[in-house]
Amino acid sequence: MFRILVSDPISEQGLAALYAAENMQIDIKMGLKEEELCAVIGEYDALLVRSQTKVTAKVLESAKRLRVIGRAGVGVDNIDVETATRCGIVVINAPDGNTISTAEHTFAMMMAMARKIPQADASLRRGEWDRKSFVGVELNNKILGILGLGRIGTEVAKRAMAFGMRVLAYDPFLTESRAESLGVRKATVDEIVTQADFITVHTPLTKETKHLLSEREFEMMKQGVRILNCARGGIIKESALIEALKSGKVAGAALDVYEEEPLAAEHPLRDFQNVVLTPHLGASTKEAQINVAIDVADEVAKFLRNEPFKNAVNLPSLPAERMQQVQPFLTLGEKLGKLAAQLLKGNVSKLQITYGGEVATYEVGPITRTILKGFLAYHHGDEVNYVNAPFIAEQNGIIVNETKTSKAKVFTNMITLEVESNGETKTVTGTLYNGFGPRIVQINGYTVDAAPEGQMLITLHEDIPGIIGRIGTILGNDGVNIATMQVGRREAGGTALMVMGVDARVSGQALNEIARMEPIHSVYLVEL
Ligand SMILES: NC(=O)C1=CN([C@@H]2O[C@H](COP(=O)(O)OP(=O)(O)OC[C@H]3O[C@@H](n4cnc5c(N)ncnc54)[C@H](O)[C@@H]3O)[C@@H](O)[C@H]2O)C=CC1
Ligand SMILES: O=C(O)C(=O)COP(=O)(O)O
Repeated sequence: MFRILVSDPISEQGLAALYAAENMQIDIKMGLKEEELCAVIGEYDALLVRSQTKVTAKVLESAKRLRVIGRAGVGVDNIDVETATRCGIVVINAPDGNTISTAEHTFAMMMAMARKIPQADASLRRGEWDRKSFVGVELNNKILGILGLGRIGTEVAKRAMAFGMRVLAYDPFLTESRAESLGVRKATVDEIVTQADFITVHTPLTKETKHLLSEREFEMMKQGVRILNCARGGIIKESALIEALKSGKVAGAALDVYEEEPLAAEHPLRDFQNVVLTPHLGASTKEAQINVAIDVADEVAKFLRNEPFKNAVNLPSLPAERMQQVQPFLTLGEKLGKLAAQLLKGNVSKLQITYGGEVATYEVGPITRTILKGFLAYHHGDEVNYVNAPFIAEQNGIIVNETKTSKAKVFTNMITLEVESNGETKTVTGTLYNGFGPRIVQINGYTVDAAPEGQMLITLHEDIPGIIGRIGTILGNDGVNIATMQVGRREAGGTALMVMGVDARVSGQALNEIARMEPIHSVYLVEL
């Protein structure tokens, strides 16, 4: 039974699939303070939030059972994603469901600000009939500057063009050809702040975007510019905006988000007549709330059931068809990692992963993660998973290198893991045979062909008659049945590597007996 805690208002209609599932138990506990959340979070496998719940490091450290956090929306700045990653907790968001609602809200805010609709409405409600005070401006022919041309920024741009606005956009990922196909002009931040009549921000809040519009930018803006923020408080420096409103540089602002939420009752922004404020309502439509809840519930359920899911914030996300390509290699990767970990004692400094043949044409990030997971879990136990494996490797000073080559010897695909430790290198190579699944095809340069499963006894020994028979006898006396056997050598009479699949655990005594045999150079008991 998976236990799921919902700690923010999330559409019940969207959660229906979770309620209907047999093995999911959903508890709704809203408005929990940090201490209260810490006290209960230990009981849950999944946590579903919007933007109110602050998922802090303290909460995550109390979340011993938690495997996934689902964010019914886009922004994850209320979640300590770095700590979640370190704890091996997947963070999944629902990035598509509220795009239109937020773009429409931005547009509604722009029009409300341009035509002073909230102010005129308030005046009428006071019993007045004042037509002089609410003269507005047209959007037609005005320049709209958009900072952040992602999902929402793009939808805002389309609507603005329909209203006759000229759009300048800045986004580090905006190419000339995309700008051209959207009908916007690619510009720098400085060009936008100096030329635009309206400026709207649609970026996430990051170290780079914090105070993207600050004193310097307000200084450069046109007299009478109008400013919008329906993305995140803090992208625009509030104190600088307030000064620019006071000086008259900024003729109007429309804000949905704030540096501190909820906005303080006495906050100076509440005093400006030319500022339109909403309490973080961008995603608050029936449609968006159903969409994001359905999306996040579906993704979290898939994650808990070990089915492929796509919107993880702290994992590489691949489109379904590309994930399908790499999926069969994930088991092979994990087995290669596990095998290499058991062949090598001591501090590992470097893992070199080479992808050869067809697999080299795929997006191999997920395979690399499973290799790391397999390798590191041998030493670090259950704390290592697919999410935190790269982090744990880095924390342990292990350099991880990926290379790709079109060559794969006689195979269609080949993955080689080379592990360096104290000047010693061990190499394991695997492939995926159509219909036969993962196979180990080389260990330290010796060719073998073994299914990486269960207990395996691996010996490096002199290639002389009688060795295999003697090992067989020791195992027989130990009551261990040999299931499969493979011997690889470079040349006759040199050294040979033997891989035996065994049906039961070989005792320490039998292992010592084999290790003590004169022609045996090394012996490993490996569990895959
Ligand atoms: N007010 C509300 O209720 C809502 C607010 N949001 C917020 O809106 C923002 C945008 O959301 P989406 O469009 O869905 O995200 P998105 O990820 O599709 O777009 C964000 C864009 O910002 C760009 N960007 C990143 N750093 C930048 C920089 N330094 N300068 C310029 N552009 C930069 C990215 O390249 C990306 O194209 C997010 O902060 C999100 O949390 C989203 C939904 C509802
Ligand atoms: O999706 C986002 O980023 C939002 O800001 C929406 O926040 P909310 O879910 O309405 O608290």
